[in-house]
Amino acid sequence: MTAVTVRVPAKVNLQLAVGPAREDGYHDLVNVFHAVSLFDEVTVIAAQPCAERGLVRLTAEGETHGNTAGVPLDATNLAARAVHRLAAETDAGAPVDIQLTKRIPVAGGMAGGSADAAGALVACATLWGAELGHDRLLALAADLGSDVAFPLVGGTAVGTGRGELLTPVPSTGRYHWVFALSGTGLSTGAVFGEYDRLRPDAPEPREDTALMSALASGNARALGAALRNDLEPAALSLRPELRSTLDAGRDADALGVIVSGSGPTCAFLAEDRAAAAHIAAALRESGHCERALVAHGDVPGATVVCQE
Ligand SMILES: C[C@@](CO)(OP(=O)(O)O)[C@H](O)COP(=O)(O)OP(=O)(O)OC[C@H]1O[C@@H](n2ccc(N)nc2=O)[C@H](O)[C@@H]1O
Ligand SMILES: Nc1ncnc2c1ncn2[C@@H]1O[C@H](COP(=O)(O)OP(=O)(O)O)[C@@H](O)[C@H]1O
Repeated sequence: MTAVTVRVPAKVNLQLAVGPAREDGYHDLVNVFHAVSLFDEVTVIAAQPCAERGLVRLTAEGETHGNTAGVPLDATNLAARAVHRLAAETDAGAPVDIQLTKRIPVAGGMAGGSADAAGALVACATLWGAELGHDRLLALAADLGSDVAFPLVGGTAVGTGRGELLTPVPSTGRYHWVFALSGTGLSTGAVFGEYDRLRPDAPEPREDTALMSALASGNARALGAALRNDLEPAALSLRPELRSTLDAGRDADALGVIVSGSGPTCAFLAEDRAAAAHIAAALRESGHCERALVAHGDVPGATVVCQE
């Protein structure tokens, strides 16, 4: 085998309940992840070992919307970090070229970097024939970032701890979404910092039973009413113009309207595929977003789509 390509999904958070800051600077969460059909692709290609190059060389292209500004191409890229960690963990590492095809918005609150890390783990484990159990892979992912384990499993799942301890949620519905993208991202750390400023008395996070019953019944209207994101006021405080984006989706009769994770991407739940197309058109026409993309959820996690 000389090359492996893995397709890996973005996420939206259906509930993001955020507790007070912990001593390690992180926050305990109840984070209901939902994988949606905006995918990055991670290809790893076996490279000849030679003195001048290290373990990883990386390139990135943005296939659908020139989406690579802000993506580091050095060892700090999360996909490169994932490959280094996997090599250290398994002793199976050999030089690779990584090609990222970015479709998930960068620094958009949809976990694109985490998705690439998860994709790189699966692609390199496959290329190297590394016999890593599922639990070890999940632990390695969790160590790389709070959001990295989820795109390995996909679907819908509750993340506790700092978001990395996953329990799958059986989900019966197919949900139609619109994502309004911003031209510039928001830093996750800055949004949590603003949350601490706005909510110095944050309570311990709790799972929302209305959201869980909506997911169990597959009722999109109930799901729309139950969407909650504790980080939304912080994202709006740092980026007040997002209010107009959310209002434009509300005016187009979205069932639910929410900032995705730490933002600035805004997510709109639609009744069906036609309603999603209508909301996306209204958002584009409003001028209150850079782009509006239609997607559905949930979808599976990291999947090998090509091996040569
Ligand atoms: C907010 C969420 C919601 O799913 O995602 P995004 O909206 O960024 O995609 C996640 O919690 C982001 O996860 P991830 O992007 O992996 O964050 P990490 O690399 O682990 O941490 C980046 C920074 O975010 C803050 N952080 C993150 C997770 C957490 N539970 N508490 C935190 O306080 C910390 O300041 C940390 O230094
Ligand atoms: N593979 C990657 N793709 C995108 N961003 C990356 C990647 N690796 C590292 N980063 C860095 O991580 C930051 C957060 O990126 P991303 O995961 O796209 O957003 P978010 O944390 O909002 O979901 C970016 O601003 C960038 O500096």
